[in-house]
Amino acid sequence: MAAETIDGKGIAALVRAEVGVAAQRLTAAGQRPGLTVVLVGEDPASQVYVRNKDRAADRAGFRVETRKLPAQTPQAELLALVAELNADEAVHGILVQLPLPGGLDADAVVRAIDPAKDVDGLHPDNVAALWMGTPGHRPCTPSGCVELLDRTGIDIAGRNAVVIGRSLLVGKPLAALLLARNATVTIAHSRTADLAGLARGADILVAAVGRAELVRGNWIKPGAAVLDVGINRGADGSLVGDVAFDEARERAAAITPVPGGVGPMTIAMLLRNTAAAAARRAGLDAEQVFAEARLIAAERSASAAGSGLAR
Ligand SMILES: Nc1nc2c(c(=O)[nH]1)N[C@@H](CN(C=O)c1ccc(C(=O)N[C@@H](CCC(=O)O)C(=O)O)cc1)CN2
Ligand SMILES: [Mg+2]
Repeated sequence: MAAETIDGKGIAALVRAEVGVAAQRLTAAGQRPGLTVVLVGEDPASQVYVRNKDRAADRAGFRVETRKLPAQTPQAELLALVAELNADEAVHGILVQLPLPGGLDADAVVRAIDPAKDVDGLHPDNVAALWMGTPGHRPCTPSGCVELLDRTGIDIAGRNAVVIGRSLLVGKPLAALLLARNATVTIAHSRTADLAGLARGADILVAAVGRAELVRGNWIKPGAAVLDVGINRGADGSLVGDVAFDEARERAAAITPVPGGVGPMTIAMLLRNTAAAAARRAGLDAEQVFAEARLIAAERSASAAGSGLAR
């Protein structure tokens, strides 16, 4: 039987609606969530992602601004902007869109962000907090992956998870998040011997390498959950993931499509991290704010459905 397709687009919309409810509460408490996105240069994909972040934050009721800088911006100028945003009380979240143009040191820029405002979860303090299991911002795409598993009812504890990819943005932090949820985790990469054999042992298989359709159907353990983080653009402009979807869905129990799977969760979780930073500044328990917001959002959507508004 073909796998369930995990509706990342729909789940991301739910998360954004919940964050919108949380934002109303935080605004009433005097901390309207504020996000500043920094875009350096004119990379076309980055421009699209940044525009989508701005729009999503705006729709969730945040105060949002995008600071655009030319590709030739000196490192010192970018660091000065980060210092200005660190000091700005209206800003709860700072996101520097990656990759940065050549000549800029992304590592140094990320280190300069106040860890409390590092809503990308990439500052070394947040990386340490992730591995130590202490509070801090978790990276958006990996936490989006875990959210998809949770909201699809897929168990994590005690299961074999194989993460193909070891980037700082996705592979490593996702492995840490799955480990924290008591999965048995293996991180695989381009030098892994017998990648296909390893993948066949995975109850949860994540592909995050950026190689179109690397993962074939016969790599999938029957009944596995497959998360495809790859976004590869074909010659005709169409998007393909790291997983051969049509083959994999014949064996998996659940699988994310590309587009419309993991990708949309990145922005939803960014909004959630920003709202969490605002909650902490308001002296509120962010998890409790989100739990209440989730109930209110569910009630609103049920009553909208009942009155025919959702149709
Ligand atoms: N500072 C950061 N830079 C980058 C990150 C990040 O999390 N923080 N992640 C990626 C890009 N990214 C957000 O920045 C991102 C990628 C993809 C999507 C998304 O919704 N994808 C859609 C397809 C969109 C398309 O048509 O291209 C999907 O998969 O359905 C959102 C955000 C690198 N940089
Ligand atoms: Mg605006």
